[in-house]
Amino acid sequence: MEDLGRAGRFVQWRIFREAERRPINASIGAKPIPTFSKCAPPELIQRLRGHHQFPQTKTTTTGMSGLSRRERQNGFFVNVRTGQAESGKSTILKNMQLHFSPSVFHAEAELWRPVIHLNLVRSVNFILNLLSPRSSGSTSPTSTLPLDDSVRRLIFSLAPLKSVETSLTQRISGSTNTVNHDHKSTNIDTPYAHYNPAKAPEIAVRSGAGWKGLLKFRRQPGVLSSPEDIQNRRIINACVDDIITLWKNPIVQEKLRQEEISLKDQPGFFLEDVQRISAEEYLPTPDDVLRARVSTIGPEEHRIPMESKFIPGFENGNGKDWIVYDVGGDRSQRAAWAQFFDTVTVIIFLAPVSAFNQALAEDETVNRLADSMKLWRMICSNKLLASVDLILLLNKIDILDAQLKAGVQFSKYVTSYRDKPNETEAVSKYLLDMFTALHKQHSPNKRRKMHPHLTCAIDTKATATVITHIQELILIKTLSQTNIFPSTFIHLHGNHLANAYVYKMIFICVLWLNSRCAFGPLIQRIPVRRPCRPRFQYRNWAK
Ligand SMILES: Nc1nc2c(ncn2[C@@H]2O[C@H](COP(=O)(O)OP(=O)(O)OP(=O)(O)O)[C@@H](O)[C@H]2O)c(=O)[nH]1
Ligand SMILES: [Mg+2]
Repeated sequence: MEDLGRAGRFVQWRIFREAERRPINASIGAKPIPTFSKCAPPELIQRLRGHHQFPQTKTTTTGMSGLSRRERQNGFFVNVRTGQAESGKSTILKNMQLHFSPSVFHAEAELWRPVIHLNLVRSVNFILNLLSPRSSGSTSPTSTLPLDDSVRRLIFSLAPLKSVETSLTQRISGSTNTVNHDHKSTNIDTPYAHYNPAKAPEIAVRSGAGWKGLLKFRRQPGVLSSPEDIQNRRIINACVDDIITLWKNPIVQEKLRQEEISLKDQPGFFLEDVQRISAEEYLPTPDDVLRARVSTIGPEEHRIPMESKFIPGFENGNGKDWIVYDVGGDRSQRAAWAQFFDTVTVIIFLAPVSAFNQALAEDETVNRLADSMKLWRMICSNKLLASVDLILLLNKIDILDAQLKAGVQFSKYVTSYRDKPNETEAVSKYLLDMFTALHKQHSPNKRRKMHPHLTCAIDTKATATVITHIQELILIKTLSQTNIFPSTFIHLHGNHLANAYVYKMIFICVLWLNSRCAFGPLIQRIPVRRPCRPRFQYRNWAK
């Protein structure tokens, strides 16, 4: 029993076992088939499922887009970000907000404070739960480390953080159901089985403006923090020293090591910033906002007004908006992507390259990287998207780099990689080749180009360059639809970053025309040429 348990724990979070590998010949090129190690036996996974359930903290989905199809089309820049859960879609959206609407971004930074505090408190409660003698779900024989008095004292003194978590969850999600369930799953009295044993639980709330609107709505006019906020911050503030002591405690570190849990690498990790983020006058920095984790539920539309300095000719603030749809990447959410496919200008697809050694939260038998490739193939082969430009962001390159440097062997999980160098450059090139080949092979429109980038979405500077490229690309696309410039001209100059200057000149020219044109906004009057096509069928995806 004990052995099976240990093996099971290993399999659930590192599901690809050396012993069960089944290498298949694969090659990059006409028919890319990356091969992944074979997964754990189903009965073992079934058994594990019983032990380690993911906390279900999701609230109801947001309502659908308030804009009509025509309104969506009339928006200047329309794009959808797709990709697996936790691939960084919302983080790219935050980068876009920071890039195009910095004043809005900074004004909203304060709203992220409860989320950051919740991320912190959840990490602490996760550790406390792990230390709890009643955390019976742990099957590791080494998991019963004796706790000394200092740890027992910490468990006792940090207990009020449970109620802070409940209160913050309620404030952000606005759902009592979520709170009840969540409260159950994070309660130290409940069995360890409610936890994903390798991960601090996350909160899933209405994406973007949904929860922000709720927080704004609940605040008294003119008052920066609600009484609950103040109370929560006081409790966190009073616990700062104990949180730091807990995190540095050797027993805690040993316990995490034994359980193979790396909290540091998980989204929403703020345990090393406790002092700073719990200060009375703390205002989240852009970096903090980018690192904060809220999982997205349901597609949500975001209008990002381009601030005037980015748009020559619109200094008075009449600039066009970017309309971005942030979608949930969880499997259950993917069906909702399809409704946007017939109106978008570009699709930004995010693939988390660091996930090569992880399994899907929804299905522990599926490798996350393999799932990303499958999703990419589906997006590429979708006929509705035949004329939609695809931007591929191979994201989390920093985590990939750290993993490879720490000695994790890429070829152990992607067996077709064989004995190529275990280095970031070689691995990322391999992955890029894989994604490119999939696009080439499955695209219904052979002339369509994809635009790949290696990204680290929490690096604002590097991401700004990518966003600028996306902006130029969309502009070219918009221009080619308007017939202002001969399409050969656009094609000649499109897709060459070196010609950014040319794009900018066109951009200025069109915006000037748009603002001066006596017949009203030029771009809005141009009918969209893409014919209306039948809705995307999700069922086809399962094939
Ligand atoms: N280190 C690192 N962290 C990243 C990167 N991109 C995103 N993250 C973090 O990963 C976490 C998940 O990112 P999100 O943007 O919420 O992921 P998502 O794709 O929107 O996920 P869902 O909403 O669940 O579909 C966040 O805490 C981000 O800060 C990256 O390139 N490097
Ligand atoms: Mg998201």
